[in-house]
Amino acid sequence: MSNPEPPTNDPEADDALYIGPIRVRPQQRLGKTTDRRLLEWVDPRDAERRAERTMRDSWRVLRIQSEFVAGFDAMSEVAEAVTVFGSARMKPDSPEYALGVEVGRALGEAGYAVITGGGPGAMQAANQGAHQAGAQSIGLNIELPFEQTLNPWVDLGMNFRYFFVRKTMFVKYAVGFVCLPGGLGTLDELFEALTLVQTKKVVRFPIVLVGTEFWAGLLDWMRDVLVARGMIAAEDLDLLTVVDEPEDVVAAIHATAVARPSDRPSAADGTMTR
Ligand SMILES: C/C(=C\CNc1ncnc2c1ncn2[C@@H]1O[C@H](COP(=O)(O)O)[C@@H](O)[C@H]1O)CO
Repeated sequence: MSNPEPPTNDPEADDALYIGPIRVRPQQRLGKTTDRRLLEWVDPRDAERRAERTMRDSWRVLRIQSEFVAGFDAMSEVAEAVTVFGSARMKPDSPEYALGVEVGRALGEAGYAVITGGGPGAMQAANQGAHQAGAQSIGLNIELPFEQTLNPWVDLGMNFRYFFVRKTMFVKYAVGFVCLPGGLGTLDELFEALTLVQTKKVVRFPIVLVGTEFWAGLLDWMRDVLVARGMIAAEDLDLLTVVDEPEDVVAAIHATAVARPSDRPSAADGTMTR
């Protein structure tokens, strides 16, 4: 087994905020994230601010474009990957974190690269398991209004300015999603995936929820309210698989995913695993 200690982190990174790929020291900070500036409301009656917005937004398109280009370049060698979501607040000494590590490890041992949001908690747990299994451990971080670095178990990492660019990468390079217990961010990622599958924007895309007890209330509500009131079809619930064991996560991904690592002709074909 590989070294259980995380790879050494940059000791000077503690106070580092990343604006996209750029590291900014506290005294240089503008106070607003790129997403917030993009989404900020401008009073259309204020002609000067409107004109300013028009000019800024046109330039912004180039920055968005360049973020897609950088993301596509960084991810182009990734083979079969599974994206793992889950709470940023999960404590490293909790049973949920230990399960997250085992999920990342099981996916890694099955030959999948593991993609996460690159942050702390469940993301770090899944990256740790993948790294320790010798699989590719990928972290796609997001610019936040407070200091944040990639967790130390990420081998291939990127920092995004734009939420929607990062979300594209989560889906585009994965053959399935796994959701560990989480809060609003995890629910957002889960429901976006469900919508993409329901509307057939992606096909043969397993979505696996880990933790029957944690997810039971949500699933009950979806059945008792959403299905009962005709807001979703009963079959939509079949898009979700709920499991408790790491090996069942792998089995559920294998059962539906468009490709498995074992389908790969040979490791000598240049396809990157780590
Ligand atoms: C709140 C804390 C850290 C925030 N850091 C994050 N870094 C990267 N990705 C994140 C972060 N917070 C949320 N995400 C994304 O949403 C999911 C988790 O959200 P939840 O609300 O905690 O469930 C996760 O999958 C990420 O993609 C603590 O220091």
